[in-house]
Amino acid sequence: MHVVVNAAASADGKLSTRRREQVEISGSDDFARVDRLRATSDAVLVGVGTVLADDPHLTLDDPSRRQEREARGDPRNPARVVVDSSGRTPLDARILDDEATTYVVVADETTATRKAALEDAGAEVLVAGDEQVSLPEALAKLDERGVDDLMVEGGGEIIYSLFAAGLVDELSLYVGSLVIGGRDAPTVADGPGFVESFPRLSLREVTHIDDGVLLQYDVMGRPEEQ
Ligand SMILES: NC(=O)c1ccc[n+]([C@@H]2O[C@H](COP(=O)([O-])OP(=O)(O)OC[C@H]3O[C@@H](n4cnc5c(N)ncnc54)[C@H](O)[C@@H]3O)[C@@H](O)[C@H]2O)c1
Ligand SMILES: Nc1nc(=O)c(N)c(NC[C@H](O)[C@H](O)[C@H](O)COP(=O)(O)O)[nH]1
Repeated sequence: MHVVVNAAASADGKLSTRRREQVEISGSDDFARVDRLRATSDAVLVGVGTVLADDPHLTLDDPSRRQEREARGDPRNPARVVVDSSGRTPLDARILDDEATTYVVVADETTATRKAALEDAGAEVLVAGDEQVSLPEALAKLDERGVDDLMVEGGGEIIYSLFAAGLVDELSLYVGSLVIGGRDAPTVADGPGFVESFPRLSLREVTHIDDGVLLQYDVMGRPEEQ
């Protein structure tokens, strides 16, 4: 499986404000690029924090891209994936509508009642890990279901965990021309942070888009893993 993390950050590296409300960091050209990237992915993954904060839909905006996917025998939208250890995805979340297959990946501790409620609301529930979702197991289950190209759209906790597990192949980071600030505002990679061995990136391309810059990196891995 090939995993691309895509995120939009302010010049100071924040994904949103301390209130965790969505901020328009990029502009229309970058949103069109994100739509193109979604169109070439088999699934789009977010953490439940992003579902609770943004209630994203994660489908394709451009109808011609849906038609192109259908013409080549793919579902019209990529599948949607929520990493959600205890099944906190709201039953009326937009990602649970019938526009695409939605996998909610929970940990074993999630009750059977909650799993059944998520399934009734339209999710396909996958179990990976005991107390917290095990990302290697989750991605292996998605792989079994035909997900070869996975796009990750945040947020900061899930992005950190994917880097920590050595599961990221590429990072596409749009850096917008604004400062958000705030020690409690989410950044591109949160979690506990790395202290000795850091994932190393190789900068492949720099593109000026809207009023900001897109940085495209290949992930080289953490030093002891190379
Ligand atoms: N600018 C952007 O590109 C962008 C994209 C997505 C989200 N956001 C912003 O990011 C914020 C949400 O990010 P976040 O970091 O709070 O949430 P997140 O989306 O990273 O979800 C994190 C949650 O996932 C669950 N989880 C389950 N298994 C996990 C694991 N193995 N590792 C880590 N988490 C696991 C936990 O409940 C955790 O709290 C919001 O403010 C949203 O607006 C911005
Ligand atoms: N490219 C980009 N520029 C931004 O300025 C910004 N705030 C995001 N944020 C991404 C985040 O993942 C959003 O939740 C989804 O972009 C919402 O997706 P929908 O439109 O609901 O499908 N992404």
